[in-house]
Amino acid sequence: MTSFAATPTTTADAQTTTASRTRIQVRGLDFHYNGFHALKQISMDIPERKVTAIIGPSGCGKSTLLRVFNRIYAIYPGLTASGEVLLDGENILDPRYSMNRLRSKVGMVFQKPVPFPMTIYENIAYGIRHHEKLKRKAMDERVEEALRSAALWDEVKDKLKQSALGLSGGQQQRLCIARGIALKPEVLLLDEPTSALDPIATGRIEQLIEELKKTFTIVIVTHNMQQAARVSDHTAFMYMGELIEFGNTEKIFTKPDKKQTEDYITGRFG
Ligand SMILES: Nc1ncnc2c1ncn2[C@@H]1O[C@H](COP(=O)(O)OP(=O)(O)OP(=O)(O)O)[C@@H](O)[C@H]1O
Repeated sequence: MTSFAATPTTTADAQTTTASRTRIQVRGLDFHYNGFHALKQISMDIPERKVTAIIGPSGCGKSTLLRVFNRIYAIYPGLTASGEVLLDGENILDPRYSMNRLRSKVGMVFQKPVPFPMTIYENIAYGIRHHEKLKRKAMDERVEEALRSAALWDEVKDKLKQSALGLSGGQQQRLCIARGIALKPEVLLLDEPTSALDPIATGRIEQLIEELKKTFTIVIVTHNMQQAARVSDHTAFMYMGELIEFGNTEKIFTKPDKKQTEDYITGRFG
């Protein structure tokens, strides 16, 4: 299978989505886990202030790709990425690109909400302090802004000094999203953010994603194809480490170009 750089700006795409600037350019990306070739020559353009979903069967490399976007692999020995992932034209895979800078530009939310064992307020303030020195009032405002953006403020405003571990699973996940957006990143990576949540909490996160894409570029990995169809503007279908097809979500789900994509979305394999 030949990999390709897919920019969703064809005439058909333009009918359903307004053209958008590219936020992340992936070029010839390869990734190895101690010799295992997990991502093969991936090239794609991720549009700004849109939701891009990554779908595909278990083990195809979805999470690996997402993790490359914030270089999280670099903390483990034996994991190597080559090629380019350009953010504002700079290759974030280059070890000279500072981790601190990358963390402030690219936020990540994981499958299982993992609040820090501290107060709700401190969960948000902790990360901000790493990057900025804010006075008390400015910090209060930033914490409130992040919690409001994550649609959690009304539920927690009277218990900011209580432990975050006392929140429900759905609230904890919104807290983790608040923590991610408190640093005002440009890109928000969501790795199956609702797989541990009930349908009501899932619905709230999906609504939230719709709201957040006005400000952030969002990339979401999901197993749930209905979710990908509901929340994303563009969809990348991966199979065995390759990007098979990338394009407008409506097109991918109704008239994909590749048979493998069609087989997957119609449930014939995976
Ligand atoms: N730490 C690791 N060491 C070695 N191989 C790994 C490691 N993590 C993932 N892999 C392998 O890399 C491939 C891609 O894994 P990845 O987790 O990215 O897939 P995925 O599409 O996100 O799967 P799932 O949907 O099951 O979460 C798989 O074959 C997996 O076994």
